[in-house]
Amino acid sequence: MTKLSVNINKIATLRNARGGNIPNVVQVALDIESFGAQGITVHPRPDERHITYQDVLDLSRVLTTEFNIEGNPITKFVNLVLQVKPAQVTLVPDKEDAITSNAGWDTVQNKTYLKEVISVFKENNIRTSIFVDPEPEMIKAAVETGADRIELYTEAYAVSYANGEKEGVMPYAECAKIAHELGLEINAGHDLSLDNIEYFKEKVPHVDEVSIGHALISESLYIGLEKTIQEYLKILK
Ligand SMILES: CC(=O)[C@@H](O)[C@H](O)COP(=O)(O)O
Ligand SMILES: NCC(=O)COP(=O)(O)O
Repeated sequence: MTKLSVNINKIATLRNARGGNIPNVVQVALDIESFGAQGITVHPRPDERHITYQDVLDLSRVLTTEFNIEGNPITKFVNLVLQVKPAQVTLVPDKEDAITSNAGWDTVQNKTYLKEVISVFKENNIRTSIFVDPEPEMIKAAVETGADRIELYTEAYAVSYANGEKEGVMPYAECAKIAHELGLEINAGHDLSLDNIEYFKEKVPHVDEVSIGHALISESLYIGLEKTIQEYLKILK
C-alpha cells in the first residue's frame, strides 16, 4: 500500500486571500485525516505566502496522522522543524522566489551539506527525505547523505503523461528499483493527480508515500461543486 499525505498549502492560499480564517486550515487538516488520509504535508515558504510558521505550530498540536514538513533547510526552517518534531521532514532545494518547487537536489554537489543537516534531524528522531529528480546518480549519492527516504520529483512524469508519452514513467521505475536495492525508502510527489496516479502506482515499485496538493484540492472543488450549488439553490428557491 502507498500512503496518501495531503498537502494543504492550497487551503492556506485560499484562507490568506481574505485575511480571515476561512477556510480554517487546522480544521480542514483534521477533516482530511478523518476522511482517511494517512498524512498531512505542508511546505512553509520563507515569505509565508500560504502555510505560515504559526500554522505549522498549530497543526503540530492536533494532528494524529503523519506530519510531513517540506522546505529548504534555511536556519529558520530547521529551527521550526526541531521545535515541532514531525514524523518526517522533506528537504527541497527551493529558491526563495520560486513559484513552486522546480528541481531536486544535486546530491553529488551537496552531499556534505545534506549529510550535516540530515544528521541534526536524525539526532532528533525525525525521519528525513530528500527531494530528487529521477536520475540514478542522484539516488546513489542520496544514500551517502544518510537520508532515510527520497522523494521522487514527479513533475516531468506528470507532463509526459499528459502529453500521452507513457514512457516518461520509466526513469521513475528504474530509480525506485535502485533506491530500494540501496536501502532507501521512497516517496513521490509534485503534480500527481487522479489522471496520472494510477499508471504511476502500477509502474513504479516500492513507493511508500505520495504527497498531493494542487491537483487534489482542485479536483475536490469539482467533485464537491455540484452539491454545493444545489445546497444554495435549495435555500434560495
Ligand atoms: C516539494 C513539492 O513538490 C511540493 O511541496 C510543492 O513544492 C508544493 O509547494 P507549493 O504549494 O508552494 O507549490
Ligand atoms: N511533495 C509534493 C507535494 O507535497 C504536493 O505537490 P503538488 O501536488 O501540490 O504538486
